[in-house]
Amino acid sequence: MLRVTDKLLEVLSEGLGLDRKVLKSHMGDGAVELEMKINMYPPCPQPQLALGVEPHTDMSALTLLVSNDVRGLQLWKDDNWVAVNYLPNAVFVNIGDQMEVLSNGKYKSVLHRSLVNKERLRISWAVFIAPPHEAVIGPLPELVDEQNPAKYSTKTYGEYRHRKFNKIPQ
Ligand SMILES: O=C(O)CCC(=O)C(=O)O
Ligand SMILES: [Fe+2]
Repeated sequence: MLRVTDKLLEVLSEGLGLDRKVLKSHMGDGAVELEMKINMYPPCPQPQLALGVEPHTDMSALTLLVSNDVRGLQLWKDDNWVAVNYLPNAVFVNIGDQMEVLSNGKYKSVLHRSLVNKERLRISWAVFIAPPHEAVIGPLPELVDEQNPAKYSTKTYGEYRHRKFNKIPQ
């Protein structure tokens, strides 16, 4: 997971036109945190009346997601919920809130939700890749100038989490 994370951060830095090491260095360098959450969605007799996970964006910078072969994840794209296909042996990569902030909005934190299934149990394993709580996260200085003002405030990741959990505006 750490090797994949390093590679993704390098590619995403290059995508911003920056040196490969920039995103990692702003995420605490070697201190980047990986947090795993296992979601279990038992079969539901009336799946149209329930959601597995409410629509949300992840607080992390990136989320790596693996699931069993039951579909359920949906992304909000072009004003519609779009189902994510199950792909064997694939890891899904979601952009999270910290990446949107660091990139000053060039990468968008994806709104997503999960549905439940009438017949089958669904399990997903999410690994949230996040800066340490004390890391100060804001738009990368390399991306901000007079023509491109900062679109997000700068604060520690711990402060961001506190605000998001308590529904305080960022
Ligand atoms: O189960 C899924 O596919 C998504 C779960 C999720 O969005 C989350 O745990 O943050
Ligand atoms: Fe999520």
